[in-house]
Order: sequence, then C-alpha cells, then structure tokens
Amino acid sequence: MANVILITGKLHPEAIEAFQKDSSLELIYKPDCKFDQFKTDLARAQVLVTRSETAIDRHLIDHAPELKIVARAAVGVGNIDLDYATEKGILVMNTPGKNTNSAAELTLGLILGMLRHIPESHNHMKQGGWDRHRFTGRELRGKKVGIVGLGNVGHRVAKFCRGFDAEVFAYDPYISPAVFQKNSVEQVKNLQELARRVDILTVHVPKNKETTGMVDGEVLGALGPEGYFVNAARGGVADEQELLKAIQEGVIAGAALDTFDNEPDPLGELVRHEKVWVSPHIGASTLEAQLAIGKTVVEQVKKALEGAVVDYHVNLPDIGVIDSPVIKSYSTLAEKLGSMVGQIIDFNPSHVRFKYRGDIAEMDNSLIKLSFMKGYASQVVDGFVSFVNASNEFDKLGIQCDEDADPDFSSYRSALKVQITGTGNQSLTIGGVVFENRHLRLTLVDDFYFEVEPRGHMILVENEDKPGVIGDIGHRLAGANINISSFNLARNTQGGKAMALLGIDSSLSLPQLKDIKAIKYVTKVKAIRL
Ligand SMILES: NC(=O)C1=CN([C@@H]2O[C@H](COP(=O)(O)OP(=O)(O)OC[C@H]3O[C@@H](n4cnc5c(N)ncnc54)[C@H](O)[C@@H]3O)[C@@H](O)[C@H]2O)C=CC1
Ligand SMILES: O=C(O)C(=O)COP(=O)(O)O
Repeated sequence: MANVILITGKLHPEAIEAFQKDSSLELIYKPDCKFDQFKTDLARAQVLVTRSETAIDRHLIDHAPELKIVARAAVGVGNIDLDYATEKGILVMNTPGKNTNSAAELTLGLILGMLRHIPESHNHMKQGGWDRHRFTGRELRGKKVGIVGLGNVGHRVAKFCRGFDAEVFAYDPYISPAVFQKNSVEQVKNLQELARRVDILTVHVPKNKETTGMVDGEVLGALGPEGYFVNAARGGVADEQELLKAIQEGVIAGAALDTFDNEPDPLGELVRHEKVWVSPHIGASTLEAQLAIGKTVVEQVKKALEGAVVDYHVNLPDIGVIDSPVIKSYSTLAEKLGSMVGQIIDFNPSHVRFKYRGDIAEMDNSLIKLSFMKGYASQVVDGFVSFVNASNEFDKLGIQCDEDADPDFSSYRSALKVQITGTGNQSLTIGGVVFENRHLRLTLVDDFYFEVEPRGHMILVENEDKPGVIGDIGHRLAGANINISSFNLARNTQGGKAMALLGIDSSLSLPQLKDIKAIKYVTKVKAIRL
C-alpha cells in the first residue's frame, strides 16, 4: 500500500513532481493551510513535510497516528515538539546548509537596506518623490559587526561583512577558537560584551530555552543609541517587548527583522515603527535555496522510507559508521536477533550484554546495538518503535546494557553474541554471523549451535533428546497442512536437550502451537516471525 505524504509548506515544484512520480507514495499537497484544513489527511499520513507555518506540537502529533517521518524543509526545528516526536518514534529530519547562503544574503540585504534607507527611498519615489537628501545613510565599511552564533549562516554573514571591510566579532560558546580564527572573526566571550563593542548586532542562533529572550533590555542597552539590531534567525531570540521599548526610547538606533515571535501575526507596533525594517520571514525564500531543500527532502524521505539512516536526522541517537557494509549487515542481523529474543524469551530481562567478535569488535557498533533494541522493543512494546525511540523504550523497560569486544576472535571473521539476563539465574544467549555482508545466519541459541537463515515464519522447539520427537513434529505439521521449508537440529549433550529450528511456509495458529507443545518430551515451543 502506498505511503501517504502530506506536504503543508510550499515546496519547489521539482520536489513535488518527484514525489508525484513515485508510485509508492500518495501525495497530498496543501501548502500554507491551517490545521483544520489538513487534519483529515494528517490522520492517514506516514510522512509530513513542513515549513515554518506548521507547528508540530503535541496536539498535531496526537492527530497523526500513522506518522513515522517529519521532514522540516529548512533548518529551524524550534516549532517541533522533539521530545514528544521522539517518544512516539517519529523520525525528524531537516535540511541544514541548504538555505544558508539565502539567509546570509538576506541578512546583508536587511543591514544595507536599513543603513541606506533603501525601502523608504523606494516607497518615496514610487509615490512621485525625489528628495535626495532625506535618505542620507551610513556605510557598512568600517563598522563593527557582532555575530551571535557562528554556525552556517553566521560565518557566511561574517564573510560577507568582511567583504564590505567591516570588522567582525562573534559570540558562540559552542565552537572552538579555531573556527573564529578560520573565519577571521574576533571571539568575544559574552553577549553583553559583544553588544557593547559593536555597531550592528546580528543573531544567527537556533531558538531554544537558552536563546529565547537572550537579547534583552540590557543587551540592547549595551548596543547603545548608535547601534542596530538584526534578526533573521528566529523571533523571540530578542524579547520583542523590550526591543520595541528600546527602539521607542532611542536606546538603540533601529532594527531589521525577518523573523518574529508570533508569525504570521507579529507585534504590530514593532512592525510599523519607522526605525524597524521588516520582511515576512523570507530568509530561505530563493529559488536556489528552495531547489536545494526540495532535492534534499526528496532524497531523505526516500532513504527514511527504505529504512536507511538519513543524513540530516534531528532526533536519532548518535550512530557512527553508517556507511560500512559490515555494520549495516550486522545491524540487520541484530534487529532480527532482537526480534527473535522478544518472541522467545520467557522472563523479564534486566541486563543485555553485547559481545562483538572479530572485525566488528574494532568498529563503532552503536547502530548494531540500536538495531537489536529496535527489534526487541518492537515485539514487547505497545506502539510504534523505530531507531528514534528504541533506546528510550529500552530504558523504560529498565534494561541495562553493556558491551564487550574481542577483536582476536578467530572462529569467524566477525560474530555477534547477545547475552540477556533477568533477575535470578534466568538467561538467554543468542548469536549470529553474516557471510559476505549479505548472508545472515543465526548460529547460537543458548548452548545450541546452528547455521540458520533467520527469516520468515519459524518454530523453535526444545525437547528432551529422545527418539521420535522429530517424527511427531513433522507429523503434526503435516496434519495441519503446514509445509516445512527447513529443519535444523542441535543438541547440547547426547541424551540431554535438543533444539530444533524449523522454517515453515505459513504461520501457526494457537491451537496448532499447543498441539506441538503436547508432544511427549517437548519442553518449549515458540512461533517466530522474522
Ligand atoms: N530567516 C530564515 O528564513 C532563516 C532562518 N534560519 C535560522 O537561522 C539560525 C541559524 O541557522 P544555521 O546557521 O543554519 O544554524 P547552525 O546550527 O549552523 O548555527 C547555529 C549556531 O548557533 C550557535 N549557538 C547555539 N546556541 C548559542 C548560544 N546560546 N549563544 C551563542 N551561540 C549559540 C551554535 O553553536 C551554532 O554555531 C537558525 O535559527 C535557523 O532556524 C536559517 C535559515 C533561514
Ligand atoms: O531554515 C529556517 O530555519 C527557516 O527559517 C526557513 O523557514 P521556512 O522554511 O522558510 O519557513
């Protein structure tokens, strides 16, 4: 069945066309609509693509029971309830870097427009005026520009300002001094100090708890009556009431704003003030940026739907070495092992130990571990489990994990073994290997050794090692008209215990399962679907 993709923000036509052409998707394109206008579609959507108009809050997520992927067709994810999306296993991704230049150029446009009164002179002339002396402005050359947040947009703004022969200073506590040096920017250790030293203060930080209201009355006071403030990042980074007051009282000379607290209905007094130059959040609105964003969204959504790890994920745990075919194949195996454990385990696990052997012991195994968690939690947790929430679900189940690695292992090139223990002496061990990065094999269940492909419908039967049991199993399956596709048998000691792993062509009903359990000497039967 086709996945429903709902797009609630304006996307580049090439991206829309690419989604339309994809027969595995049902596209619903409702740009710039209010929640009520897309609510019904949302209830069916697996994928939601948005721009800043759509707040992905708890309310929206609660109306999206099928939602697996949110693609923010831009950078800022401040309008997304990431914690709740993560709890629900919804993958959130964005498109960093794709609108960087667009936002940086607009920032320069705002600065120059403000310093040279370009919008007012334009309006004046459109109204028939020719007063050349009314619009005498200031040059950017030789001014001191203070950048808050020297990330993608920040450092490009720095570069452009240097091109205008401005002096550039920046405050960003999260990057190394080397980045300041590389961008020929003088590092300033706090925001107040930066505001005090510069003529133009421009913010390029994400909006979060730490940055909301970071530009307050005191910072604006430090900027001073000759100083200008610029915000093409996020409304609310500057406290808008304090900003308005500072402008009204001449505490600063003016402000240029592309982003506002309450879009699309910003504070009217602020927008209308003659010392405030505004644009309606158009930082990313260039054909070039939208094309790059559109292409990225199409690629990323495709990858995510294929189950591949996407490049620009926002709420996945840190996963290393995702390009390694070895790690990828062992992750597929680990997910199957986790799923199998979830289906056969008879106790509540409290501890899981991952044992990496051979080549994989020297690699970053975070994806393998996460895959096992996903496989296991998908079986035991009510609700959707993905790479996004698998680790959280494991925590909620109260399962501790640790790892041990032995690169000198010699039996196979690589091998994965997982030991699960519960309270008391309960334990279950499962292991597997992958040949040529493609052939997955389950090699171990407790002390029984196999070489079984873990796929499709399977039955695990444990019994006392007595004659006749295998015949009985075959007989009862034949009676139920269930075809056996593979039969693998192992025993620990002669006359001890035996375990059979059978591949079957169709699923087993509960009465059929009970019927096999009733066979003499059979101690355990589990139906498995991988
Ligand atoms: N107006 C528009 O249409 C657009 C707005 N944006 C917004 O611009 C902002 C910057 O975007 P990017 O440069 O792409 O993001 P980025 O993630 O590359 O850079 C953000 C920088 O802010 C720094 N930072 C974080 N917290 C800070 C704090 N408390 N104090 C100082 N620095 C801090 C980070 O270390 C990082 O270097 C974001 O809010 C983004 O949403 C981006 C593109 C278009
Ligand atoms: O990238 C960002 O953070 C932006 O602000 C751009 O947002 P938009 O997609 O234009 O609504």
